[in-house]
Amino acid sequence: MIKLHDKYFKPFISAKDIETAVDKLVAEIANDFGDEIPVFVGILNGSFMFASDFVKKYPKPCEVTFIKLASYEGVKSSEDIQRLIGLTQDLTGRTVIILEDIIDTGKTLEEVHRIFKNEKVNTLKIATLFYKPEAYKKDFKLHYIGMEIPNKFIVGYGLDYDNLGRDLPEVYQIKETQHMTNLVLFGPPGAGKGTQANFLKEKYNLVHISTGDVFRYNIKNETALGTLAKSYIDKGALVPDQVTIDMLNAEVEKNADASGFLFDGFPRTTAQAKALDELMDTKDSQINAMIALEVEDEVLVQRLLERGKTSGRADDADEGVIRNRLKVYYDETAIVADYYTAQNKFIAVDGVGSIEEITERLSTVIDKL
Ligand SMILES: Nc1ncnc2c1ncn2[C@@H]1O[C@H](COP(=O)(O)OP(=O)(O)OP(=O)(O)O)[C@@H](O)[C@H]1O
Ligand SMILES: Nc1ncnc2c1ncn2[C@@H]1O[C@H](COP(=O)(O)O)[C@@H](O)[C@H]1O
Repeated sequence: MIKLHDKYFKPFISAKDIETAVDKLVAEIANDFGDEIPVFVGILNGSFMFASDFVKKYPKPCEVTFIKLASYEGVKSSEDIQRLIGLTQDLTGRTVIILEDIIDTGKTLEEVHRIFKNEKVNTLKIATLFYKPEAYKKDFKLHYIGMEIPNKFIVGYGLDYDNLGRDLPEVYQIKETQHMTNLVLFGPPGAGKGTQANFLKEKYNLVHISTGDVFRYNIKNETALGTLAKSYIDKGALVPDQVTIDMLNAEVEKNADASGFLFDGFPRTTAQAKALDELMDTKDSQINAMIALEVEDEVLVQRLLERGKTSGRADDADEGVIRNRLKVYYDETAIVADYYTAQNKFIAVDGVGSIEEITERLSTVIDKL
């Protein structure tokens, strides 16, 4: 996901797929024009990257020139096409191939035809890298099409949103669903995840989902899920992945209008992390960061024993179970940090200090995301 000005865009067409489309156009055009020397006319600004890649790949001699037209204002195609730079050379008798980055409504193409109406060119052909059939409202023939795309606003590979995004080597599509901020609060049992989540959920308007709390709610209400989970929780072991993933998915679905989630106690395995990515994908969203609270073991044990005096949690009452929970964390859960590190999303925060100090440290991190 990328942000340009106020809008978010998601990956849509990879650099490799773009290259395949350019290769296809090059092959078709080179095949049709044999040894003729065509004049390729790129339509600036959008076509600069396409025209450059195209002529570098064109296997025979050719000429290249540009005209500059402007049509887009923000994300809407304007009625008014401005001719900023017209033709600067005589193309009488020449074979001219227009290189357009994208054809959507066809208004720019109409202006191109207006420009060439009085030029006595031998042949005028239109080649476009991207074409939006649902948006096209004109009858001009499109002779060469690299790729048909749905009627979505796109940026990258020469195309911009208010001047940003032209430099991107791949194409992104505008994200129409609400943008969410989704955070994973990570760390061993007793690191302070639940304590901090209570402040952060208010401050950042996030829905807090603690899988431990959901299990305890089910245990209290004697549901089938609760009975199953209790047998693992009482020993300090992890509840099986599929049970936990299904429960987490259901909790997320209950909050369809959330502007973001604060996950606490989930994911605890790489399988859960992958399932969470898949879930976020279905929401056109992603995990923005995993923020890990770091606290040494003996402090954790003391905190949990202290909590056990009032929490009523069986897994806090016994030091052996607490130590087993820590062992399970290091053996099975700590590795999840690698999953997020590989995505450049892992951030460690010192979890020792006053509760307010730690909220401040976390806020500093979140504010920078
Ligand atoms: N910064 C802190 N300093 C001292 N004690 C703290 C701090 N933060 C939380 N605690 C206490 O430590 C205990 C564990 O905190 P908390 O319940 O937030 O941890 P957790 O990471 O959610 O644990 P678990 O994963 O076991 O649910 C609580 O009793 C809490 O009051
Ligand atoms: N994500 C989880 N995967 C497996 N088991 C889990 C998960 N989250 C919680 N559990 C079980 O519940 C207890 C308590 O969780 P806390 O986050 O410490 O409240 C945990 O020991 C697991 O048995």
